Amino acid sequence: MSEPVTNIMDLRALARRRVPRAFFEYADRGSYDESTLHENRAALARLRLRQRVMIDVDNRSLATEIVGQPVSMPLAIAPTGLTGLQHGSGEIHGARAAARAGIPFCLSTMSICSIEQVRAATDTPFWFQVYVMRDRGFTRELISRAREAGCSALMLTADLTVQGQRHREIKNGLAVPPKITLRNLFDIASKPRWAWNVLRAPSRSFGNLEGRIGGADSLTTLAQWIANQFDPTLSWQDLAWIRELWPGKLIVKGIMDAEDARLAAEHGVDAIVVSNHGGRQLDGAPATIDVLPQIVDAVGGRIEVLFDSGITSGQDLLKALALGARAGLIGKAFLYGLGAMGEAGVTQAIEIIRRELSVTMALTGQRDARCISPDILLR
Ligand SMILES: Cc1cc2nc3c(=O)[nH]c(=O)nc-3n(C[C@H](O)[C@H](O)[C@H](O)COP(=O)(O)O)c2cc1C
Ligand SMILES: CCCCC(=O)C(=O)O
Repeated sequence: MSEPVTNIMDLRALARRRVPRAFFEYADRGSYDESTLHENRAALARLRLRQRVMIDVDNRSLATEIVGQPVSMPLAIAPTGLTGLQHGSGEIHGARAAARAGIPFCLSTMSICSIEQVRAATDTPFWFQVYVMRDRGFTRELISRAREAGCSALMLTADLTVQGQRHREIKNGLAVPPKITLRNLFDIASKPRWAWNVLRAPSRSFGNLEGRIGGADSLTTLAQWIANQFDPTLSWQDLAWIRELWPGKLIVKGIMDAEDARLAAEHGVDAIVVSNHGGRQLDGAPATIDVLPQIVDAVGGRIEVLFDSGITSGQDLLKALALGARAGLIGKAFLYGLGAMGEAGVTQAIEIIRRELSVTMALTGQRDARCISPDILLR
């Protein structure tokens, strides 16, 4: 019998065995030399926690609010593309597991299950992440579909108007629409459980992009497709237009600089996500945890600061809270759970982080996740 799963890296090991290599590596790897991918985790690991004792920590509360929405803990599921290819119906499983756990799920523009399919399969509002396309009419359409589906926040991703090169993506021949090549045929044949779940799913291609991805005769690499479709002219001036289309909660994701954080606050967004896209975009960018304090300082409480890139444990999450984040998002940790065990794996990933956060709060003498200060870190 194999050992029980006790942490996120166990889920990663299982996912690696169960998901075809091209899709596992799409999730797992970073851009260029992957220096930022590694630094995200290394910088979190370097921070030391202050052990405190003789404090009553019997009743601990993890509950808080993110953009005004009550959550059971300061965590959300980050938007991820191709999620339905880590596990069939992956977006639906992710949304359901998050809802059950009392945390937000964010659906990506580049999801396999469409906004409408996820809406039909769930009863808790989810967030929608939008990529601004060159075709602004289509972008408007995406946002109005999210409104129609009752999405409770819109997340505008700012750090991928041009894709950072990912070597594994090219070497694995990842294409739009996703396809089976000779290279991954044997791999897929050896993963019948994965294939069965994908075949049963309501969608096997980018569900939100019907009519925009061409047929099998117009295959293109992911990077080429993005270059053709995503709008590299995106600027702060476009925010007023997006605000008009979306009067609800608006989050801008991909902020790594204090000046950009200030600009976001001035442009009337409700929150930002300090993120380097999980080390998938600008390689050479610092770890997100290293820029978090200056960004929190720059916005001075005007807007909420969320955090992602590198969280693989409750300890990581606690460190981000200590440095001023309202909550953290998980991309890879979520996908490892999904790839390992579908919906149950997502639940397990969330509960692993919840337990670690709760225990680490106790051991640092903390009772309330809303009141974690830099005091818990050793300087
Ligand atoms: C496989 C994968 C796909 C992603 N796709 C998107 C996406 O479609 N939109 C987006 O805004 N961010 C996307 N991201 C970035 C995540 O939202 C998040 O910023 C990142 O995963 C956080 O780092 P972590 O993976 O270390 O948790 C993706 C990340 C991964 C790993
Ligand atoms: C699938 C297109 C891009 C999704 C994304 O943001 C990522 O891969 O990081």
